[in-house]
Amino acid sequence: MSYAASYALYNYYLVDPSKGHDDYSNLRLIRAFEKGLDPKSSEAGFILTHIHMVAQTGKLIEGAANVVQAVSAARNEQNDENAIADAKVGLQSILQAMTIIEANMEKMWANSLPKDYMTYRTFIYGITNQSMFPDGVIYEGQYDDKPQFFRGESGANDSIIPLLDHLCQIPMPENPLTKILVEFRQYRPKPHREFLTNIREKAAGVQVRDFLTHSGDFGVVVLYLRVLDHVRSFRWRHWQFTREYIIKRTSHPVATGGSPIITWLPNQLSAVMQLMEDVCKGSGLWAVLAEGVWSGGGAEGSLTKKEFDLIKDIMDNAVDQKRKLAKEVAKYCQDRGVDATAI
Ligand code: HEM
Ligand SMILES: N[C@@H](CC(=O)c1ccccc1NC=O)C(=O)O
Repeated sequence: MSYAASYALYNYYLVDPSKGHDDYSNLRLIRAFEKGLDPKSSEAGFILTHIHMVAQTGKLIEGAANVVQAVSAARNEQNDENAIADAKVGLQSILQAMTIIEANMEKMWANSLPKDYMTYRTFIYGITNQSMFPDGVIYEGQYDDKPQFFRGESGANDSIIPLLDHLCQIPMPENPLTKILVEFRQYRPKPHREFLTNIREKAAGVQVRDFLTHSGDFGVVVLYLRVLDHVRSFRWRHWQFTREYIIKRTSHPVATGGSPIITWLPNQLSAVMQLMEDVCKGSGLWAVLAEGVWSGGGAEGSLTKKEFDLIKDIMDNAVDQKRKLAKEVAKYCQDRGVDATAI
């Protein structure tokens, strides 16, 4: 079963098409396992919250494409003086979109109760890495009757966060956990795959991260860090979901998509927080923050007092959260006898 084509993204209709997707109460589910056709049920709420978020991705896509275009123009020396301004406009679009997407995400708690999750979750497990399917599953008459090991239904097939991972060039650690992230790519619909590949290759080709963090303009570094902070807060909220909806309610060690429940999500979350620290240090912002007071311009000219205060809060929080996360995961690993990077 696929996240996009069957259970989540194409599994809804609008009560009044003229009202669009902004109003959550205008969304209804088509297919469900449990009581999902009741729009107030937790299963409907679980899926419709995803829809309500993904419906707001227009500006995210526009912003990502604009950032890539601005940096490409700068690298080709066609449009150098406008490149920073254009990249800033793109980053602002991303920030606007992510603010709405995360606000909609936060409504998950009310739309879908944690206590109900295990009932319909039963039906969305995959075959990869699952103790109940040690030998895979044979689909009679298909695949030469050889056992298959498909991954299960998972938000890991969604494209919001991978798009930002690619655009921002967030480096993931080289370990078996990161391999799972790459494997999930093949479960997306072709247009999603092609778009993500395009952004990933172009961002790497023109070195978006290097441009945004070493242009000499602190304003653009601040915007880049604010985008990273959205990736962090998305993954952090998401980790809270995983704790409350899953970890507290089952000791089964593997998520529906086949990833280890305690260690996989923190692998990516801590990579984002690590990059935030590295960028802040590498760009020279860290040293400005370390002085403790905004000195009012100087070499870092474009940094305003407002930006200084904002980035200080963002970085204090990221550093603190990274430490807390590492402690929390170490404790879970100890309690459950899990090896931190094994799959
Ligand atoms: C109660 C709500 C949610 C729970 C309990 C939850 C749980 C999980 C779990 C356990 C995984 C691990 C992957 C696997 O092996 O299956 C995962 C991955 C993921 N989920 Fe969710 N999820 C929730 C909501 C969402 C929403 C609303 C989105 C956004 C559209 C989302 C996007 C993702 C992404 C992007 C990943 C990949 C993780 C990464 O790149 O770090 N999830 N989710
Ligand atoms: N991996 C999650 C389920 C999950 O991710 C998911 C399943 C169906 C539709 C959307 C999902 N999104 C959340 O990441 C789990 O293990 O419960």
